[in-house]
Amino acid sequence: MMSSKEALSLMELHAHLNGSVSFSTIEKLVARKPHLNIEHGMTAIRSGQRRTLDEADIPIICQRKRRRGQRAGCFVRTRRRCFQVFKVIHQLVDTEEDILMVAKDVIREFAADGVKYLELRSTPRKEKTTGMTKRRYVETVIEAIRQCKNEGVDIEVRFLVAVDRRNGAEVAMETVKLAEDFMLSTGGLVVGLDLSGDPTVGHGRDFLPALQKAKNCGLKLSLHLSEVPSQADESELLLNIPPDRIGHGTFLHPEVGGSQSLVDKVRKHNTPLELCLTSNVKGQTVSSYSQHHFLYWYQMGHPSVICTDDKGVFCTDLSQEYQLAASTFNLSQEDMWTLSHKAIDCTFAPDLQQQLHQKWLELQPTLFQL
Ligand SMILES: CNc1ncnc2c1ncn2[C@@H]1O[C@H](COP(=O)(O)O)[C@@H](O)[C@H]1O
Ligand SMILES: [Zn+2]
Repeated sequence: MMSSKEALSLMELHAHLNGSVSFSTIEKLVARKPHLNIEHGMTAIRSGQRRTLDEADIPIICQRKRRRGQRAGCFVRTRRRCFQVFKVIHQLVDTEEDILMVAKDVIREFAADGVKYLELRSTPRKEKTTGMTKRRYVETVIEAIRQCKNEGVDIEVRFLVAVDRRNGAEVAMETVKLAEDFMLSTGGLVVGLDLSGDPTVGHGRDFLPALQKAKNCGLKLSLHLSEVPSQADESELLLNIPPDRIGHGTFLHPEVGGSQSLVDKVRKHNTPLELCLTSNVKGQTVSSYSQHHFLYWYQMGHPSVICTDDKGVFCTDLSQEYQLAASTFNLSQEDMWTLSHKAIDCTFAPDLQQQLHQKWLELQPTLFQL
């Protein structure tokens, strides 16, 4: 019998592979590497844990500021805590076998949640100790996608190669070359490039040549933009490329310290936004679900796609994010269907769009019966 979730039809366009690792996969990885002494509390941020996380590790001066209601002083440190979590997960995922298991588990979990089309993104990593190369890293993810397809998992998966801003311009350029090679050799499974990583590190101008090159060779661009308040200049610059989609865009609009000029650029190109509610609330760039910028863009009728970002780290899944959006912003079942349906036009796989539209129409009567 079909479970209610299998009857859903969802589109996931913003999911970082290592941020999407579930509790059960973490347990398997921990069993493979007991010497690391990693517990699950170190790889995920559970509900209500947001404060514990940031209070556990911040200096007294920062806590005082917090009590006086000055959030900004704590901001950078809290974000960095998020990025510490990825370092722990990377320690657990450092061989080709790990990557294969993680990618297959993540794909199956998205499918079980009702996701019919998934764009995964991940930063190729070289691990000296295990002999994993960046090329093998990407090949292994592609292998996982192919194996899931052969096993009949009901989901289409495409891959974006990610550039971590922490690694600088030179590595970014190498990553673009790698992505281009794979775009040409995988028959369309690698569709684009992502710019991500700790937004407080580096400046987007350094990545312009690499991003331009990616765009020129036919890779689609999804860029994390204005994820923190201090990035308006960077966003002005990167929006001129222009990107094909924007990750987060939390601080683009004037009400939160962005500008009308940024909003105008996004609207001029009709650039879709990938919006991740729980990620932003737990990462403390947004103070509560009701304050999320989803409403700003949704009310404007701008293409906005609900995504998970890191379902493992933030203990969520895509159907839950839709439910949260529905309960917070009073969306009907039909509104949710329309949201997920419109996401089809925002994918980087135009060859699949017709087939997905067809699927949505067929499944419409059974959708969102949670
Ligand atoms: C919370 N918001 C976020 N903002 C920016 N970058 C993020 C992110 N969440 C994840 N990443 C990026 O994805 C990597 C983990 O997956 P992969 O090892 O690439 O599969 C992180 O190291 C970071 O570079
Ligand atoms: Zn992200």
